[in-house]
Amino acid sequence: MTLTRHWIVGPGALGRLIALRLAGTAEVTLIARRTLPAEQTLITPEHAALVRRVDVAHIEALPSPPPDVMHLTTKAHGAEAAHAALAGHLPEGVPLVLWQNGFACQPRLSERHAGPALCASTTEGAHVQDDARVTHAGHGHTFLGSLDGRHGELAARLAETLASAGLPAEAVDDIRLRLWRKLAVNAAINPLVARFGIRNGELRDAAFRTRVEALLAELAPILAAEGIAPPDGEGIAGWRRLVWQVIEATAANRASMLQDVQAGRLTEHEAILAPLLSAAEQHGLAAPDLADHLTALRARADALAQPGGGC
Ligand SMILES: NC(=O)C1=CN([C@@H]2O[C@H](COP(=O)(O)OP(=O)(O)OC[C@H]3O[C@@H](n4cnc5c(N)ncnc54)[C@H](OP(=O)(O)O)[C@@H]3O)[C@@H](O)[C@H]2O)C=CC1
Ligand SMILES: CC(C)(CO)C(=O)C(=O)O
Repeated sequence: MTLTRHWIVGPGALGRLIALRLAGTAEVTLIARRTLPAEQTLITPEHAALVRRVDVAHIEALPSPPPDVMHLTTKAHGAEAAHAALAGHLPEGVPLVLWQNGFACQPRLSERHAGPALCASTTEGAHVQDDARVTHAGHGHTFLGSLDGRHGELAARLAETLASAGLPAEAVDDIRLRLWRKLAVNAAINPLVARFGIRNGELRDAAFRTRVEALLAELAPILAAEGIAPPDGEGIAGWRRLVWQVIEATAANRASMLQDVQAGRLTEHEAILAPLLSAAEQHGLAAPDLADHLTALRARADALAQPGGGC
């Protein structure tokens, strides 16, 4: 199994971070839906400028030969359309890596993809500066694995490839658990900071603290019913510890959902909140605050979709 040729579909912040890091050791093609410069710069967390040339291809004019592995790095709501545009052009068996947050497209695409499908859960942080520059804001760690526990050797090889390109990674056999834990943290932080236009650290203020606690009280029983345990401690105490740790560690951050709101983009509310609400319904659990956030973010998404709604 060679992992030399990587296609990276969705050349945004995370896609270009992975592309520019991998381009030092592998053959990388960015698959885009619009023209992008081949010369790309990555500003590293140490403030160095890493300049690399990568091939860029349009999603409707795919190059040959096919890749050894295809990374899907669109937002969660774009993943299925991007996959559908590519799937018919790939030979069977090309491995797919899904880098999305939340837990929405992963089960569906893992089922639909004609080859091994891995999911990635990463704490790397990146944001786009412009079409030729991306900032790697902070080093993180990536977990890779398939939802059905297969393809361990592929996950291990890919983790090695990423790690030797400067993105520490490891293969795991519990990626579903890791995706749900991240989703839980995102659900406790992102809708609140996005709706109130605040940085993560402001959630520590009394007025917001009670809202975080209310979300934790809804999240903990849903996660327990789904068999998702916090990394340390048990039940709500464990989730409380994790969420407040993340809030402390990211106090100065504008969370991804807030950045999306401020930039007039669609947020990843469906991928983060809808799986929780569907689990709540299945287990007969009440989740009024989570439902209220989903309703508000859906209303915003509907308004964005109206003519002139993005202004
Ligand atoms: N950024 C980060 O630090 C992290 C991101 N993630 C997750 O990774 C995913 C990607 O996030 P991020 O990189 O920040 O998002 P961005 O919005 O920066 O990038 C998404 C990219 O996907 C492209 N895209 C969308 N649809 C298609 C399509 N059909 N064909 C080709 N390209 C397409 C967009 O194109 P265009 O430029 O034309 O709009 C854009 O370049 C999200 O699920 C996010 O939650 C997870 C951890 C960290
Ligand atoms: C953990 C958190 C909320 C940090 O900002 C994040 O992952 C995000 O911004 O989406």
